[in-house]
Amino acid sequence: MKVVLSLGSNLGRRFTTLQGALDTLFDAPGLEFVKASPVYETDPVGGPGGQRPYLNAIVIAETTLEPRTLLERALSVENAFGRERLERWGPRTLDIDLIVVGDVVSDDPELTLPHPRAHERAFVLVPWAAADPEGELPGKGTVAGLLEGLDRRGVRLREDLKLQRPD
Ligand SMILES: Nc1ncnc2c1ncn2[C@@H]1O[C@H](COP(=O)(O)OP(=O)(O)OP(=O)(O)O)[C@@H](O)[C@H]1O
Ligand SMILES: Nc1nc2c(c(=O)[nH]1)N=C(CO)CN2
Repeated sequence: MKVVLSLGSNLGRRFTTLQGALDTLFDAPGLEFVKASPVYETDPVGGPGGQRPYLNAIVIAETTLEPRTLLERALSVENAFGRERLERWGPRTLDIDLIVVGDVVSDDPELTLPHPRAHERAFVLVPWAAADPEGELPGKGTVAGLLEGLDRRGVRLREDLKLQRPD
């Protein structure tokens, strides 16, 4: 199954954290790296004011794992990179969201698929469109189509930062 993951960081050494998270995510069997998007600097959406901008990227992978197992891996990588859950949408060293897992549809609050806010988030759709121009959000449409209606001003390409294929 194809998997689309969103990585974000707005605390600490943001780019080092994203690259470390990428390496750690793919450090166990069952998840094969396909592609990482460019890195974008993005204005924080939601949460308390005065937060630093995020670095965001999208990662595309193939998996044989169950969605739950993937979520557990994502949460454990967040914890390994010092994620603390203090307030909703508050600043974080690392955020990993499962955007799409194959054609799985779930409204379980523990794991909602596709991610319930992905279709309205330019910080997800802009990098995703760059990595996969044919991308689709099941039930919502193509990434390119969803982007048409969105304000992308808060999402800026960081040409100086490039994620390396996980080692
Ligand atoms: N598609 C999903 N990807 C990641 N976590 C999910 C998903 N659907 C539900 N969750 C649940 O959301 C919980 C809270 O996640 P988190 O604190 O990272 O939310 P958030 O990233 O702050 O906000 P948002 O959900 O708007 O991205 C996780 O523990 C997880 O169980
Ligand atoms: N710019 C930006 N804003 C956010 C982000 C994020 O990754 N980037 N993640 C959030 C919760 O998942 C809430 N707000």
